[in-house]
Amino acid sequence: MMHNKSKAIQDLYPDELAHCYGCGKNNLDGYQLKTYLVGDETIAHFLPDEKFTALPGSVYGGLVASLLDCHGTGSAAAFVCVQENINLNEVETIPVRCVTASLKVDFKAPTPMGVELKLRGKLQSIEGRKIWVDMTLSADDTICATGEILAIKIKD
Ligand SMILES: CCCCCCCC/C=C\CCCCCCCC(=O)SCCNC(=O)CCNC(=O)[C@H](O)C(C)(C)COP(=O)(O)OP(=O)(O)OC[C@H]1O[C@@H](n2cnc3c(N)ncnc32)[C@H](O)[C@@H]1OP(=O)(O)O
Repeated sequence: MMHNKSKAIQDLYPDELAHCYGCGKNNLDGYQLKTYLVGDETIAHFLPDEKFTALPGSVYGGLVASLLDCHGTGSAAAFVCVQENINLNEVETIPVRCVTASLKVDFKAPTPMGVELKLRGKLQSIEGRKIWVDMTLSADDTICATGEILAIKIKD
């Protein structure tokens, strides 16, 4: 799903850093999650393949966690750019790199198979190199999981 003309955060990672299984655009076997900055929040959509089944009809929790992981690091990088007045529509590659230090996932309801999942991210706070992002993962209008990530901005 496209959002305006803006590129996904992960499509702004330089080629040598675009191999992440969850979100690298150069990993053809991976999920290739795409996170978009929309206003003051981040959005991503993902339709899991049947092979990611937990119980019949529901999505495996490890996939839910990895979607939150990659949406979280992409969101963290985007929120740092906003704070540093970097316009993501005007750069070829994103000049901020974030990795996950900590990820908390709360599973609130079974995540249904066969429904496009929606991830949302909101900045909680930035303190030096530490960025906390709050997330939800929902199916239709049901929040199936919430997540909190602490991402660390990698030193230059
Ligand atoms: C896999 C590494 C890749 C490196 C490549 C970088 C380029 C990335 C570019 C594009 C991204 C594309 C890919 C997206 C990635 C998708 C998401 C993932 O799956 S990421 C993989 C899973 N994560 C890891 O493998 C991190 C392993 N951990 C580390 O490498 C280090 O621990 C790191 C970088 C997270 C922090 O190390 P420090 O040496 O830079 O910094 P310190 O001083 O230890 O921590 C900074 C602050 O954060 C706190 N902190 C660190 N870990 C914490 C934790 N678990 N809980 C609470 N606080 C923590 C510390 O207490 C410190 O706080 P105070 O500044 O003193 O206030």
